[in-house]
Amino acid sequence: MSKIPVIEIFGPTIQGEGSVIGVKTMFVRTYGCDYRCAWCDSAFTWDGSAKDQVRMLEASEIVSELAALAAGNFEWVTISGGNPALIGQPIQELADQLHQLGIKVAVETQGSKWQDWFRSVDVLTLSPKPPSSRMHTDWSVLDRIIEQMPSGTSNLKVVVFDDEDYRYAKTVHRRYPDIPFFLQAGNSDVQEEGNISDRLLKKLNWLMDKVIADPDMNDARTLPQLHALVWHNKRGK
Ligand SMILES: C[S@@+](CC[C@H](N)C(=O)[O-])C[C@H]1O[C@@H](n2cnc3c(N)ncnc32)[C@H](O)[C@@H]1O
Ligand SMILES: Nc1nc2[nH]cc(C(=O)O)c2c(=O)[nH]1
Ligand code: SF4
Ligand SMILES: [Mg+2]
Repeated sequence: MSKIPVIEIFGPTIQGEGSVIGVKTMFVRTYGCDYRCAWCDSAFTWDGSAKDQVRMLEASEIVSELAALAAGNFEWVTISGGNPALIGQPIQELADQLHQLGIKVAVETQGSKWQDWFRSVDVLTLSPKPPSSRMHTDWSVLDRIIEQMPSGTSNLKVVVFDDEDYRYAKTVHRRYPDIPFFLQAGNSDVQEEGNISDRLLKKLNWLMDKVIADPDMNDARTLPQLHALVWHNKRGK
């Protein structure tokens, strides 16, 4: 049976982002990413700095670990990374086992790769990357993912740091007008220690002012990273 490279399993915490914001969830974070975003808040999933913490786990071992952490105290598991879309069949097994237990599955990915198991998750968050990340969007891949997903299961979330990112966000929303669209204020210093709420709220305020003035964003939702407002740059929250 093939295994999943896992860098951390934590929770329960509160989903801090996007369409499931505010919901209690466990997190399973996979190791490895095909991107290298300039401002990645989870660079330990790909930069080698935490390589010694990676464990190769079978789906059933992950389910046991989630139960050991919090059996009975969660209904959602969020699979994030890194890019969980780098992994195939073992994540299908994980989603199937969680569903058998009545647990819902949300996934975070940047939309750079398709996996057949996407079709079995409850919420697929696609987060294509704006210019400030220095990554490039393969629109044909993103088109195909959005076409292939069952209706009502995917949403788009674009992180915005500056005006150029905001223009990119508009391009994404215009291309997929029927997919729920979320704007997320960027955290420009993911190393800073201590209380970063004021800095994050300033960026959110800037972003909200743009949305309020912009008729193209009448159906968009503008959000902070709620967990970063509450827990700052703490890992495992
Ligand atoms: C760490 S990524 C992991 C999943 C996947 N690789 C992705 O990017 O969607 C999870 C989410 O955090 C967002 N994110 C990463 N760094 C951020 C930052 N500095 N400020 C705001 N959001 C950030 C990403 O855009 C993505 O939506
Ligand atoms: N609380 C909390 N919510 C999150 N939503 C997406 C996250 C991620 O890193 O993928 C994340 C995270 O790391 N923590
Ligand atoms: S795609 Fe996600 S995990 Fe990968 S570098 Fe970008 S933000 Fe980080
Ligand atoms: Mg995070």
